[in-house]
Amino acid sequence: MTTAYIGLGSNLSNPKAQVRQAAAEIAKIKQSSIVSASSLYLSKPMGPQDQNDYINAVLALKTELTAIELLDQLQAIENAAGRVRKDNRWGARILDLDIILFGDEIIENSRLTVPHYGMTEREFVLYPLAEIAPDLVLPSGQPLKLLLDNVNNNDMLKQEA
Ligand SMILES: CC1(C)Nc2nc(N)[nH]c(=O)c2N=C1O
Repeated sequence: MTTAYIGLGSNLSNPKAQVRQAAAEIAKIKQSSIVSASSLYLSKPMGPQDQNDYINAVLALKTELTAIELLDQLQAIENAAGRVRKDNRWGARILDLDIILFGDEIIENSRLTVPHYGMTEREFVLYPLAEIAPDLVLPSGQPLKLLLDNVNNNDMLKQEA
């Protein structure tokens, strides 16, 4: 059994509903169960500013699946939400589901990089992650608390439940 941390993000088509619906779909993934969920956060876009603010959250998922099997399940949920992979890399998206961490595994292949390459400087990943796993230590040995000290929360707004 592995604990995976999944980042959820949306800034199109009613982002709060998209993120909530995605969490409900993730709860149905076989051989897996959600053990905790962060609040939803309203965050300014990283990258091109000519797009809407995002709603972000992080879930902790205990799973028997491999990282690639989990990725397949997450991409199926993104596709069902209407995510078209042609979305430009830094543009607006209906739904983004990223594997931030997969236990202590370090994964680097054509489909998957874990820990997520951008997590250490993304407040919209670090703050929700710290809300549900404040004592987390990354596979590199870095305590999450230390990463947080170096990342401004960039006026992120925690949404009431
Ligand atoms: C375009 C890029 C990098 N910017 C983002 N910016 C924010 N605030 N949240 C995201 O989830 C997000 N996702 C992305 O993919």
